[in-house]
Amino acid sequence: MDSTLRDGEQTSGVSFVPHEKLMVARMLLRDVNVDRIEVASARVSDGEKTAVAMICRYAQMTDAIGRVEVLGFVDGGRSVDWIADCGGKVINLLSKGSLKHCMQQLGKTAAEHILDIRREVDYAHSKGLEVNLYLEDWSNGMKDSPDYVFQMMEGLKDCGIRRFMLPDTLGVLNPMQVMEFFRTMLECYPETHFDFHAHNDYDLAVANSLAAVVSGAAGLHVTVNGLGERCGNAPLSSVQVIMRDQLGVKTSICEDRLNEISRLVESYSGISVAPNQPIVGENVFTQVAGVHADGDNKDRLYCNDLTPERFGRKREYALGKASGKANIEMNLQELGLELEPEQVRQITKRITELGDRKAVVTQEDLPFIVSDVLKHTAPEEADKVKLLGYMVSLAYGIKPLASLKVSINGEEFTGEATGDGQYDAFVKALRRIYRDKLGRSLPDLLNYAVTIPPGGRTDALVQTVITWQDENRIFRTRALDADQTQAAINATIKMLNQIENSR
Ligand SMILES: CC(=O)SCCNC(=O)CCNC(=O)[C@H](O)C(C)(C)COP(=O)(O)OP(=O)(O)OC[C@H]1O[C@@H](n2cnc3c(N)ncnc32)[C@H](O)[C@@H]1OP(=O)(O)O
Repeated sequence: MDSTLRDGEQTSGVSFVPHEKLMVARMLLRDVNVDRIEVASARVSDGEKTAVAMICRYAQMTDAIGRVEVLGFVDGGRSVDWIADCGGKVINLLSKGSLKHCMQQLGKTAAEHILDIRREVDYAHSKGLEVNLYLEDWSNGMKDSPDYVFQMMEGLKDCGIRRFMLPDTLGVLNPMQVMEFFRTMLECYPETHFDFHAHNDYDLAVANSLAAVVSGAAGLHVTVNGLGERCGNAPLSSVQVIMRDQLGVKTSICEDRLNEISRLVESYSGISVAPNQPIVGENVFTQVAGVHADGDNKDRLYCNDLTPERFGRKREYALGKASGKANIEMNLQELGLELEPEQVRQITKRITELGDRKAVVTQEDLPFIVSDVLKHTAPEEADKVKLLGYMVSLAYGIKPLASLKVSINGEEFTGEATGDGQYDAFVKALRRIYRDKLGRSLPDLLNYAVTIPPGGRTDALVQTVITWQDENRIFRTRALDADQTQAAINATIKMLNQIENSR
């Protein structure tokens, strides 16, 4: 049972508007195909009533109304009426599963509470509603007041409740306790359908869900992206893959829609999914280490049963300082490029250099890097102009200064200049070397354009294209780097080599 629209909405800061609730409900029922959804708490607001009515209308039309559930209170029939008004057919009645909650929150004895619940159940049945019962705070009930829990079960087992829903409301259990408590419940009530409702306060919601199923739970409560009160509930996607891969339990879920529903809920809730969240996180199908890429290339040696294709996703091989040749080859193959080993080596070297300087290199950047490395760069030994070292300064209130050392046709020169910006200072120092040491002038700077490669990210690479012109020729060179000035300097050195090569 997916409770994204009820418990998930109890995430701090999350509030779905009615049409969002309808969209999520529709995708959960029709595409992801969860068995049941809990869509709201009764009596909350008029907007919530509109949303529940919209969902019930949709579910009625698609024959799914029995799969739509609404949490209701033991409140003398008010929740039942509210749900029935919306067209709902199932109430998940919230009752107290620990003596503490019963006595201190409701101010009732167990016997009084049981009587109230039985009246509520009868009334719900009279209105044509099916009833499931939450024993709220059941986990603490089993720890502190097990007699109370069994008094409740005894008092309620014969009144037509379809499912008893056992919540670890405060997320305090561990898997061993879940197993012990479930086995105890099932020993006493072997024919009863028990759901387990986990909370993630100790980061054990998924492990506890697994333990519950192993111990005989017939249903689990989950939410998309693990949304829910405080630390949330067990994430639908994680629970699904554990059921299938680890326990061999068959579910109705369409796994290839899990990513889609995760994105939808991420967008509507405004709560981002962690990049390392299993199944649906951005990074979870990305191999970073070069050795892993090599192993996958040879025989999928670093792949497990969680193949991205199951979830409508793709495996990627990250680019950065940990990329090896194999990693880059896989990315080049993806682009349909077949290059010489030496070319792959040069590209690998460039990506490693960029990664070393913390640049985030994306696959979308790759075509630009390939072009950057292969188009302009002659083999290094053939470079007639080499930048041997440089320093550019930037300080408030003082003009930027550039100091550089270059080798031109095998001879070394140094120069310094100030300028209106770092690049301007660099170019002025170069011009000074060419004029004073070689008696030559450099072409005029016609254009200087800095862009982000299409598809790239602002925090990653920038592309600088510089255009120079002498009397009758135009030189245009491009370079890519994480740093804009460095990119411009690289493009300038490429341009100087073009000039030398054309002399
Ligand atoms: C399993 C869970 O996560 S429980 C979450 C249930 N869902 C929600 O709380 C949804 C959001 N809640 C709301 O909008 C409101 O709290 C409402 C509409 C449900 C009730 O609002 P109010 O009438 O203003 O009451 P309030 O919010 O102060 O809730 C406390 C009352 O509920 C009572 N209550 C607590 N649990 C239950 C229960 N299971 N059945 C009936 N009443 C209950 C308390 O005893 C208290 O009553 P009192 O004021 O007579 O002492």
